[in-house]
Amino acid sequence: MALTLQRARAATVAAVAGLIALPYAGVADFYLSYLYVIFFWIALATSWGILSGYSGYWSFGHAAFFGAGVYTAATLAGKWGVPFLLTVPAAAAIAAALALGIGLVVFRIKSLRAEFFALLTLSVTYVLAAIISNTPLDGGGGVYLSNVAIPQFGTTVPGAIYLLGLALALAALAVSRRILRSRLGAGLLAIHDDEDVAEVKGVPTLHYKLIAFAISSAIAGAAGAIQAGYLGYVTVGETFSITVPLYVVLMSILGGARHWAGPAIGATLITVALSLFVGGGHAEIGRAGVALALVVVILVLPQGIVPSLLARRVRRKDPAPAAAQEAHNVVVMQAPAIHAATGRPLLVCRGVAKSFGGIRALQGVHLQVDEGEILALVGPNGSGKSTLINMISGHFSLTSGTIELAGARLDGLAPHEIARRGIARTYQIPRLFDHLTVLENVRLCAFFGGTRESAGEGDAEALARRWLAFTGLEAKADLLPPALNLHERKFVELARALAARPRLLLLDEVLCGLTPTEVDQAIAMIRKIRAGGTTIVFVEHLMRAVVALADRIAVLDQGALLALGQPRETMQDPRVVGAYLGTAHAA
Ligand SMILES: Nc1ncnc2c1ncn2[C@@H]1O[C@H](COP(=O)(O)OP(=O)(O)OP(=O)(O)O)[C@@H](O)[C@H]1O
Repeated sequence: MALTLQRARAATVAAVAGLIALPYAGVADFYLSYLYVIFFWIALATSWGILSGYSGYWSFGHAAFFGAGVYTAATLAGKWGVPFLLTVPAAAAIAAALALGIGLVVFRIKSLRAEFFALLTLSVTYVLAAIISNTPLDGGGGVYLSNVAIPQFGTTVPGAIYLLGLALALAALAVSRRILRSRLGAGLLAIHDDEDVAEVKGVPTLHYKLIAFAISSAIAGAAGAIQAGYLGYVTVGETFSITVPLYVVLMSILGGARHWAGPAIGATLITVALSLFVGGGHAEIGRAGVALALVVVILVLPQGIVPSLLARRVRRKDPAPAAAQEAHNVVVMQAPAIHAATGRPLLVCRGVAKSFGGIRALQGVHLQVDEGEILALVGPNGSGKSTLINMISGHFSLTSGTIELAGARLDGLAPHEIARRGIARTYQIPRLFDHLTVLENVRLCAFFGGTRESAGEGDAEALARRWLAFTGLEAKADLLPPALNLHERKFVELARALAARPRLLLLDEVLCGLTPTEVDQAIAMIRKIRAGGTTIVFVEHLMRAVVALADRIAVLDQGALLALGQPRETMQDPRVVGAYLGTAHAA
């Protein structure tokens, strides 16, 4: 394995050295320019993938950031005489600033996800084009850069442009690869699948989207500056055309937008295919051919070329890693062992209320949960149990009231900040990240959750495997969630919550839909989790489990706290029987 890695590194270094040597080895300018065009599209498509491929926020406004770069170079170098090389970082900075400005407004608005984001970014392109066209930046006639001195690095001008393009393409690939393997990449992939859940699991979604947008746009801006030097004359019409966003999207889909190398492979294939047809004088046929090939690839390899090929390689490998054979006897120690409540308050809800339009889902609930306690939250359907869990985890904001964890206010905090303070939750209907494997789902929560030092990459993987072993899912680590049954999906939810090392674990109907044997397993697990030092609040309809597990139960009815106390006595309270009749017996 180490040898293969070393060989791959040596081959990469040799290939890069060979590419750098080309202009000095007498290769004709024509071929250098041809290769530059490929590098240009690799840089642009890879930069698009950093935001749009990873996080799923498809931008159709890449021409805006590319164009900002083109006109930064055209203005600085073409009009003001700034040295050309300085315009490249300046273009990157201006494009990144533009993206940050747009992102700070757009990313805060939940309704501007998916197709609305695509449309909005597209309209930014046209607004920017109109501004540049109607100001001295262009004025409508285009800008010449023919008088701009391009530094030649000991070769020709096309050779220098080639080297700049190569450097940018390599930088874009290196950045994209680094991001994909970092916490940022893990967070972006989770945002792609379910942004709200990613936030609740501790991913600072706004922050991450802004970083990705800025990096993506900075690379596009730098590509624009180099392209301005390559063209020597730029116009608004050519710069801000639909070609850039359309091509980068097609290239990324073809190669695979969720892999760092995918857009580059797509860019190379499409650029070479188009140039073959243009060279033969059949540009229209070339474009039609590329479109047809794209349709075929989408049908055969919907994830794109690179991820589909990698998935086939993984499938050929042994699915059960040797490290994960520990099974159920895993010791679950998160903190000093606790077998009963300590009497110290951990969670305090005061007058918690939530209204959805006219529906008063919670009406001023007061509730205290002590450290080390297991508290069951019960009540008839629609009584507000899940809403309370959603408020504690920050999924919903409070209409009124306060929530404290260990004396510190939680209300008003973003969900990812609440997760960082030590609260983890499961969902009644599992909400797993469907494009991440079971192991990646759990590892993400180890990365982002928890109050202690964040887990590093190796620690996160080890933690994830440990909790998968605890929940009996070690053999499923490499599967994608849609391949699991309900019981397994629920246990992945549990493993994800545990990997966050929570002080307070919120379980929302984790036993619902399980067979009696699975329920017994789950009860034993929940006892072990408490013994490991975690306080638990669980919503449950199954009275057998409530009585077996809970130290106290809180009964909600129509959004209000109806009763609170020992399980058996409370369930016999006539008010509870009245509110509950039918549901409890059915369970
Ligand atoms: N996002 C929402 N928008 C509008 N109304 C909601 C929303 N979430 C919950 N409600 C309403 O709030 C009330 C409480 O719902 P909640 O899901 O908290 O009940 P529950 O006790 O968890 O029920 P169940 O046992 O069926 O899961 C219900 O009337 C429900 O319709």
